[in-house]
Amino acid sequence: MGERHSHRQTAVGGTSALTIAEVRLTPVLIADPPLLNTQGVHQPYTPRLIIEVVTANGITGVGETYGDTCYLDLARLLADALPGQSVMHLNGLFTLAETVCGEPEGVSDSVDTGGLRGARTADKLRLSVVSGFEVACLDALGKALGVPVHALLGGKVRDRVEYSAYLFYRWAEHPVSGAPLDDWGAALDPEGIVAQARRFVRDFGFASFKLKGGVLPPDDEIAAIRALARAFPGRPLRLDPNGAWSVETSRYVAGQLVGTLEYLEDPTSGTAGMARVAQSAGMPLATNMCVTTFAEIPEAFTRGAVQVVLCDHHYWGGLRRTRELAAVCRTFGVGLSMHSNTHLGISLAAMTHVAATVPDLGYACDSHYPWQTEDVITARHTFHGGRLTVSDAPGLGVALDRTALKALHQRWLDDDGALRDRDDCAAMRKADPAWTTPAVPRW
Ligand SMILES: O=C([O-])C(=O)C[C@H](O)[C@@H](O)C(=O)[O-]
Ligand SMILES: [Mg+2]
Repeated sequence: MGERHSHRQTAVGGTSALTIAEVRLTPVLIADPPLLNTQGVHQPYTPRLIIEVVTANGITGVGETYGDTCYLDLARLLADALPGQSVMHLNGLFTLAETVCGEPEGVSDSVDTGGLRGARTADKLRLSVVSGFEVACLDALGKALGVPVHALLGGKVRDRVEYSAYLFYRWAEHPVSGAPLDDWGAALDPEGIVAQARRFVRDFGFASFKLKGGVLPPDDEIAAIRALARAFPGRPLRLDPNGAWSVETSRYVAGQLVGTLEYLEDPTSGTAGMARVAQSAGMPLATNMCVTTFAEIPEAFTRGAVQVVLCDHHYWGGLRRTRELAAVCRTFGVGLSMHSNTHLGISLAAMTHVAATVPDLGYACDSHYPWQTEDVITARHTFHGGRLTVSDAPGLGVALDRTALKALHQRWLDDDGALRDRDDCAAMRKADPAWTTPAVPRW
């Protein structure tokens, strides 16, 4: 199953036992509901990549990252180069990746169509790939030493990590036949969003809520936030239109919701616009779009453009780089939260381990996990009171479900290529053939 990148290995004693003998890459397509965002709608299936590193003494570490072709191409280059390296040499992963990955084609400063993660650059693509390998190496190392990944990061400072309910406007069904179904129903107005939030509370115990905005005109989204505030008095609320609004619109929405939101996430696109909104927003502005690399920090922090950065270990190059980001944020008095994108249980385990080690993670983390019905691990994570217990088992504390992995990989193999690259605009065109990538700002 998947693709094997291996190395003839004889020595299996001492630290050479931790030499990587084989890397396995398994791209998968996982079911995803029709969640709406400013670009369009999620495809019925979304790509992820499962990475396995196998050491000379037979320990397998697992990692997960984006599975689109542009990531997979780089992952193959790194997987080819990795056998013979040690799972301990985590710093070396970055230099190795810089050497072997080169400058991928097709990168630009245009906004990423699928991930809504700001400008797409070679650095970001490479680091998102390295992150999956770093997590796999940490998992293998933890298993070899008999310690959890959080211990390899210096130890947990909390036993449970709090997550936030990630609310989406959504359709009841995908606009294509044969797509996976769920029983959440549509949510296209304040009542629908409140009903969705109630189910998140009932099933998972979440105590705070983030609404994905940029879908409906701003006044409609303001009404949805107000409805949530009435339904859940005093609970933290966030709104994230992924940069869909002008500076003026962002100021208007902030004015309407001051005192109601704990933060407003990426109201407008770009650091300059965020800085202008921040001057009068009356609440913290958060981002996972204008600060997603270290190079973007100086301008954003010195201009006061953002007060909260949403870390995401996939973006930042792994768990240890996420901790470096936390240190920079601490230095500048900028808050830290956590971002997510459609992901499986391996990534959720990695998110939980790193979140457990960062003392100043002051906000409940985002996770798409409740929307995912499929997984590649044997025991799915379960939220209690909106929290996940931090695993103390060796490594990440998850085990691969090889039957599930094989089935989800087969789906990827069977796909004609239409779904292998997430494209929310293309998915929207199935319902609205005239749909094109919305101009920014949309409102
Ligand atoms: O906080 C965010 O910007 C996200 O979670 C980005 C995601 O791509 C989200 O918009 C989604 O899943 O549609
Ligand atoms: Mg966001």
